[in-house]
Amino acid sequence: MLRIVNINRNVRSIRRYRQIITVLGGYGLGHLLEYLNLGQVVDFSRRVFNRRSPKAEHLTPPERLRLALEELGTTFIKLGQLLSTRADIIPASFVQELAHLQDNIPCMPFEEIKVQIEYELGVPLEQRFLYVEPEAIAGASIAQVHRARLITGEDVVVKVRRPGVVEAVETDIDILMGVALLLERHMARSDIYDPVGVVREFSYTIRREMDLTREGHAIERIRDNFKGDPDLYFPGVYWEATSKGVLTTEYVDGIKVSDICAIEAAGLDRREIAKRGARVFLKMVLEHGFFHGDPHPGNVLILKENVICLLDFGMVGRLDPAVKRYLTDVLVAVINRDIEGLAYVIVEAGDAAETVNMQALKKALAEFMDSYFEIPLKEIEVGRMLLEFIDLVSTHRIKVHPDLTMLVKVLVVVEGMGRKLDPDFDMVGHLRPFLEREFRQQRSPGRLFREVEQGFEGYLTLARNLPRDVREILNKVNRNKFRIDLEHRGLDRFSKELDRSANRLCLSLIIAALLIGSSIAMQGNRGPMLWGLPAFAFFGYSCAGIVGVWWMVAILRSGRL
Ligand SMILES: Nc1ncnc2c1ncn2[C@@H]1O[C@H](COP(=O)(O)OP(=O)(O)OP(=O)(O)O)[C@@H](O)[C@H]1O
Repeated sequence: MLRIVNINRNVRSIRRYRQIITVLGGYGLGHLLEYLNLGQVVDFSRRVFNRRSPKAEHLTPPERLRLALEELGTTFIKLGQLLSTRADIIPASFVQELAHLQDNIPCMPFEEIKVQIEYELGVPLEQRFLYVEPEAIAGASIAQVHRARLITGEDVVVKVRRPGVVEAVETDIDILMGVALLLERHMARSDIYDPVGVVREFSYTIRREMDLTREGHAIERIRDNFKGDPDLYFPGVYWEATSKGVLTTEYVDGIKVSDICAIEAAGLDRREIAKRGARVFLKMVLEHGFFHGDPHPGNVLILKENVICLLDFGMVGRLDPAVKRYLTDVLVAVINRDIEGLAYVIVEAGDAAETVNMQALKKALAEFMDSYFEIPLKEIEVGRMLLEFIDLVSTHRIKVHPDLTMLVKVLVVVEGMGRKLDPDFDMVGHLRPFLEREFRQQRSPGRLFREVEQGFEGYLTLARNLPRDVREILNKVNRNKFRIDLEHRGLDRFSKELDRSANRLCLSLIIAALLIGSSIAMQGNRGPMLWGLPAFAFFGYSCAGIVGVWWMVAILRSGRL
């Protein structure tokens, strides 16, 4: 049974590989291949890759990539969306283009959706719903959304995972991991780009996004974080009509934040909404460290009295305290135009691939700061500035935490909405109280005391365990069981050379053994004779001669004397 499943999966993978190569080829993405330094690896498909189709003729490489990803469907659209948050690993022109990726996958017919809902909930549709509207109100790559009414009378929306999407995504993840491993082997600077890490992060995110119960839990977690806050509203989750493939939430009737005319017509206050939006978002990030990862205008509704309702928690971001601290320190240093402080923060917290050239880094930071010096603080677009900053840091081979890159993309979207609502929107002004509080907290005697206490606890644990650890090591040494695993970085490159030397040594020893053995046999003058010589000695000398001559010829030919 397992074998049949594997065979099916392999057949699916092969078909999908062909499809991917054809689609990328159709968009003439041979340039991408060159860029990734993969030319020699996929030589067999090079011709296909470089065949430029008329539809790609007038497009730029980023446009071609976006269209190819859209054509390849769910996984690649989601991968593109993830890459559009990774200004640290792909060029800015690609980041901008991929931000426009759209999942215009046609909605599934209602018959299939009905079967899927019944399969997921394990009961006929009528046992949970009075009706589900056959026409979807929205459709994206993973799921589509229908309005419905529960048998208890509540108006709801039902988000249904597309049938077959999990299997298709799993096949694509296998393929992507294969490509990432190839890239890791053949791409220059793979330590910075970390393709395997990117695919791992991506598969983790998309698998979570496909599990709709997680989305239900995320709504409830963020609602709990904002308990008692009158500025926000969250749709309720109906767990009895929810499973991994179906999410049922309360229907919320509001105005999309992008619909400025409707907001004004309803007598709502645009500036107040922008102010509340900034506060809510910064609170999620800088206080809770758990934030909505996809707040595009379609997912933000405005209700009566300027209350904001957030929808779609499929993608959430997390910011652990260390990254939060890094972000605060960077922002404080930038706002205070403190180049020394900024360089220190980067090197201290950044994951530098090799020794950082401080001189060059400081020069680049000074130029970066200069470009913002003229701009009044209230006009600075913090998200774009951070994008530039990430680009700068990555150029100096310092890794940036992926959480931070996602946050920056969200920040750009939130700022964009803020400016659309309020032309005088001042993100730095909104940030200031949060940064001051965070900065104070980080340096508060309580926090410092806790850190000292934690450090002290670490030393205590070390001191407590030291005698036992030392005893264990000594025991192993006494029993000759002490082993040290050394990793010889780069030695594998020389392993062929080592093998060859070892073979030569063995061959020399064999020839020497044959010569010595034959000489001894010669002295003995015993056993069968051949042309007046002991046959064993004759045989030994002949073998040594043939092997020796063959070996000499081989060495001379290889030119490695
Ligand atoms: N509880 C709700 N009340 C009212 N409308 C809703 C609700 N949930 C979703 N919608 C509408 O359906 C749209 C799609 O829902 P959602 O964003 O959750 O799905 P999605 O598949 O993740 O789509 P996308 O990836 O485009 O955001 C929303 O943008 C919104 O217009």
